[in-house]
Amino acid sequence: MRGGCLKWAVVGWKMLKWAVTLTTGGLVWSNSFDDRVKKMNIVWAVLSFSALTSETDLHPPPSLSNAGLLLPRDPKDRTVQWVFLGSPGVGKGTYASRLSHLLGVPHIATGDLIREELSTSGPLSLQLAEIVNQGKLVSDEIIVSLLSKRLESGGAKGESGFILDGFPRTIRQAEILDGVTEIDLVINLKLSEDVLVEKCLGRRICSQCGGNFNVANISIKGENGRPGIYMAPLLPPTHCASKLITRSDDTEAVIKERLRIYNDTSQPVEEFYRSQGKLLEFDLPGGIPESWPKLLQALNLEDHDDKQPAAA
Ligand SMILES: Nc1ncnc2c1ncn2[C@@H]1O[C@H](COP(=O)(O)OP(=O)(O)O)[C@@H](O)[C@H]1O
Repeated sequence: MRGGCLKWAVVGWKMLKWAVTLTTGGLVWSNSFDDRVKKMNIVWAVLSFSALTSETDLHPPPSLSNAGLLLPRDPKDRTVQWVFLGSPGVGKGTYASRLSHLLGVPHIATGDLIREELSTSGPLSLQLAEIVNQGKLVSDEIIVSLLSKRLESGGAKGESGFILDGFPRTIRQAEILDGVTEIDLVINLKLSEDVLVEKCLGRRICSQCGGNFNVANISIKGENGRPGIYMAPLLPPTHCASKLITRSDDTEAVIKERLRIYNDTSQPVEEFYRSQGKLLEFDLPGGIPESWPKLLQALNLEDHDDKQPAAA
């Protein structure tokens, strides 16, 4: 009985907030305010409305009205706004990080935002651990809220532009992003599934410096006209070697579930950007020494000073 009252009190509170949001959105609209702000208010209202139906979510709806998602649309007002798509283990983090150093824009990985949240002891962290350790996707509301906070704090530090890695992962996320800013380019990295599983199983992180390494030694012969692929391991320096840990979601069963979910959800996202003429498909020819120069060539970029560490 008490639980029921609490539930209805929460729903009532959310409805009130939703009504206020719609009213605010309407006021902003009638004042012919900036186009981005109008769309942001609509997105916030829609997300707030969907949060009304969620029994488990007792947190406020994601705050898309904050400064974080006030992103400039016009390319002349900002630096690059790129997105990396690709299956778990394909190397999005490595190449996104290298490009972010080269172009001087932040590399924002939603997986890292989740892991930061997991390292805290808040109630959200317990909820997230259960989802992530089953290889499932966290809700659009949670991920948008974490991304929004990250963009807001970056904006406060004067950051401009971004390379997103791991977002958007669903068509709804792609539409939310499209509603608040313009994406210039979407790079879709590809590798065959057998290589992806081996790469995920070989991933290691230094628990001290956070460096990413890979102990897998991949050598797959070409068959039926398909080229073979060779990827040397990315071994850690000696001071990291004794501190390596494996991500809790990099077990074979969880990797396979993540790949299955990725295959189920990625096509509409790819199609969304393909239809906008923004999708660059890139088949990785091998490890970093083979792939990095080819990726730069495909992007019409040059790296005269390639002093980046092998692992991102
Ligand atoms: N955009 C997103 N939407 C939903 N869940 C996400 C998103 N980004 C990351 N996650 C969650 O964080 C986990 C780790 O993400 P990530 O580090 O990008 O791993 P990977 O690409 O190797 O699966 C995912 O399995 C998922 O549970």
